[in-house]
Amino acid sequence: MSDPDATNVGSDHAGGSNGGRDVPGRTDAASNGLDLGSGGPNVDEEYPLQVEGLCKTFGGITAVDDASFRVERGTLTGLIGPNGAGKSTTFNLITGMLRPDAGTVTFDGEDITGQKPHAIANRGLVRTFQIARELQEMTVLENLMLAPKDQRGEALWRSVTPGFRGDVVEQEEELLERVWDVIEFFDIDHIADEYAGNLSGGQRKLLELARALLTDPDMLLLDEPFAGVNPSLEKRLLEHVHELREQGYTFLLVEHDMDLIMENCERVIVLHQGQVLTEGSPDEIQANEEVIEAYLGGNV
Ligand SMILES: Nc1ncnc2c1ncn2[C@@H]1O[C@H](COP(=O)(O)OP(=O)(O)OP(=O)(O)O)[C@@H](O)[C@H]1O
Repeated sequence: MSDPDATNVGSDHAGGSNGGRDVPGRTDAASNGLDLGSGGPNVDEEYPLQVEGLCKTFGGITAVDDASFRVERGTLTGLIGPNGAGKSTTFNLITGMLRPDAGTVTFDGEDITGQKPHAIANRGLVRTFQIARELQEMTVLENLMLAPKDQRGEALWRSVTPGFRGDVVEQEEELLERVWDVIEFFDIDHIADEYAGNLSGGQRKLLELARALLTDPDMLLLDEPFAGVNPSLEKRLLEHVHELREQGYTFLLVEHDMDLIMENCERVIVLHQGQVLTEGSPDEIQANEEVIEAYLGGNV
């Protein structure tokens, strides 16, 4: 099942989404021995992520209220809205951290509603995470070596893969090679041996993105990736995001900095009181009276 030649040479998975990229450390999910299925005949090549009628209440509070939207492949799409609009809850519903009360989340043609975060990450839909406390006591290199196992539940499938023990050294070597590709891509080789807990806010964000990338995603969900990042590192992070987008990755970004959203996103989806108020290009969004009103009424 393993096909080392599939790495970075136009191999597709889950409906033929991102094949052909020279992404750092990119390996095709199928080449890892994961049987992810073909994605089926209903894969929408243009819109990998589709959210339909999503609802979530917490006690008496309606956080997400019949939200429907889709994200175009290969775009950096912004998800914005005033405080309390439902952005984080929507992210949590998409990535399996929360179960919706109603509605569906479809990724690459597969209904992933209510699936576990690991299962969703295995499909290629991955969010960045803050570095957990125990990982802060490990170096950047160790963090990156652990990333795929951590986020994708890799230990489980490895343990049931025939011939696993014989392959383990080879797989670790392959992983180390991928990790160094990613380290070089992000230009963080000088901090490879630094403890994650000692990194600056911006360096930590780079590490979070690097960790997510090592899980072979097709689409990345970024929740305020620039918070607490100094302007020069923010610029670098953005350059990396754009470079990855050009290589075929799809991004959905929650970000409060409106200028950053308008300057960097191709598409913007506006949430208000748990519903999609509108979506469009940054120019369309900035000229939209309803959006301006929602923000003036909200506490931005
Ligand atoms: N676990 C929870 N328990 C109770 N209420 C919650 C919970 N999570 C979110 N909410 C409420 O749901 C609504 C939407 O919250 P959410 O955090 O999704 O909005 P947001 O757009 O991400 O806000 P912000 O921009 O301030 O982070 C808010 O009224 C919030 O108080």
